[in-house]
Amino acid sequence: MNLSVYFVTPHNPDDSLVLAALKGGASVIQLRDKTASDAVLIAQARRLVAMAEDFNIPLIINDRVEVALASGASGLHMGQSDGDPVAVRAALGLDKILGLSIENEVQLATMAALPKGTLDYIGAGPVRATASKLNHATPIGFETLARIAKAAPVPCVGIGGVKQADIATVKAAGCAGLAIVSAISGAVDPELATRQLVASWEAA
Ligand SMILES: Cc1ncc(COP(=O)(O)OP(=O)(O)O)c(N)n1
Ligand SMILES: Cc1ncsc1CCOP(=O)(O)O
Ligand SMILES: [Mg+2]
Repeated sequence: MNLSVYFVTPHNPDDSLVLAALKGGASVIQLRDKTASDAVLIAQARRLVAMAEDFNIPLIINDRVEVALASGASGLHMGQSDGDPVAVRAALGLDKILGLSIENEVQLATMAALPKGTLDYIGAGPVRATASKLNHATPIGFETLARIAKAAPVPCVGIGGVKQADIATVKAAGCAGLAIVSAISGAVDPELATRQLVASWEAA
């Protein structure tokens, strides 16, 4: 699985924003919307799953297992307060992608003790403070990110305030990629911003 440039949507995203990220070369898309009803999110997820399939890219749902299952999404991203990873894996089935947020090294140790095959990747952060997530945990910085990425039994993406200029640092930290909201969604040209992130990742 290519986690290199992992686009996490802002809330209530236009389909056209996801299309721009796909055209720019994003390797994973996560539909993250805390506000939409399940019904609205399932309808949008179905459209985006079809769109992402045209690019052969996985579309992952944030938080809601039922939405992931009902939409035919490729998987789910869960956080520390989104349930028990073993139970979520059982609900999702073995063929889906499952990612877990890790906010510190204590959580990493707990995660590392899970049965093999429970998780496909972790998202570690926030690396920096960010306005894209309310009440986020204390930022971990790049040194802790590197310790987590190097110790994790599954691939790790860095998330939270990560930008183009951080790509070499994130790659040197041992991450398999970076997960981004605003550096893509807030760009004047999200497709170009994604393309530049992909090019920088490949060059780093
Ligand atoms: C790739 C990735 N990593 C971390 C997160 C954060 O998930 P969580 O801690 O559950 O917070 P919310 O996204 O639900 O606000 C993520 N979404 N994606
Ligand atoms: C969902 C999430 N989880 C930790 S930080 C974050 C938001 C990252 O957004 P941005 O890339 O705009 O800082
Ligand atoms: Mg969550």
